[in-house]
Amino acid sequence: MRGLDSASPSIEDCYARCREITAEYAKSFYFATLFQPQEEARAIHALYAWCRTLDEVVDAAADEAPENVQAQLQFQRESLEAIFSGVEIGVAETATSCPDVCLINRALADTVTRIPDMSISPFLDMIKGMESDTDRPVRYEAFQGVGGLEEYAYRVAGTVGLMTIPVLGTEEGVAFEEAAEPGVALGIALQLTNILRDVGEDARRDRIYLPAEDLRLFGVTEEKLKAGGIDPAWRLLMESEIQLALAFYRKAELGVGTLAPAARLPVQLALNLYREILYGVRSNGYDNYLQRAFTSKVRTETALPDRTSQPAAA
Ligand SMILES: CC(C)=CCC/C(C)=C/CC/C(C)=C/CC/C(C)=C/COP(=O)(O)OP(=O)(O)O
Repeated sequence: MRGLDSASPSIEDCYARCREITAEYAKSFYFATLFQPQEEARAIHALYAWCRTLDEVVDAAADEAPENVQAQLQFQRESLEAIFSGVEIGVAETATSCPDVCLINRALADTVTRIPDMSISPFLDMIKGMESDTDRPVRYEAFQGVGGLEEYAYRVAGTVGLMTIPVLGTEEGVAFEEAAEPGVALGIALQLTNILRDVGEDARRDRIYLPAEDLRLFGVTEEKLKAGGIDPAWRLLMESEIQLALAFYRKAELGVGTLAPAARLPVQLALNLYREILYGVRSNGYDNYLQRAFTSKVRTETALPDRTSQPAAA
């Protein structure tokens, strides 16, 4: 790389850091990339590490001055503009003490030059989504429309579909645009699943993602939601939200064939695994307050019930 002395991290070092971050925070995801060609795997690691950086900014937001959070997100925006306009980035900061964010941005810049069809818009949209997660308290009036939950789910997860499709590749003769809609649908489905799985934990942190109009429709008050009362109204609300998420899974599933053949199996497996969480919520009698460990850890990670951490009621 032009302008870098021998003590500076090489592009391999940058990708290696992204790989370490992926391996540390997303074990099953990392495992899937072990079966990909090296260039594809590296690109996925760079994308994951970039998204993770934003996640960390937002997670730290509760303890930080809002101006700091804004400044970090603005820095990421400006870095993206540089990356996508082909400006070589990170040279000035590339000392041996280069912070992770600089390594990650350099890996992303390299990925962007190698993979056709990568566009800046999903990255910028994700920043907008993360920004809304720093607003307190988290509330959505409706699912659809401007400021709705669907828009948020697109921004924080649907965008990942748009970022990864160019890396995974499409079936011969299939344009990126054809895969984009089902790809976004999968991201939204996964995000809605997370929201349903974590509903109790989030409510206790005053993050209510379920649209207020749905709560009203089923007669579930915020107080009841926070207290975790499982009654017929709650079960009906949950079933209705599960149906909505399943509709996104169906849309995604219909589009799996638009992907390059090698990408179909891992994507279908991820889809099945996450959809199982919803079936798990159903078979728990919609008790997604106490049974989070059951629905997430057991079904998606270890496949073995950790009976020691099960609540007595389970
Ligand atoms: C179907 C077609 C045509 C393409 C697929 C395109 C892809 C890969 C879409 C999926 C995008 C994706 C992986 C979105 C991330 C969504 C999400 C909510 C991930 C969960 O993140 P964490 O919150 O870290 O999860 P856990 O809490 O479960 O560990």
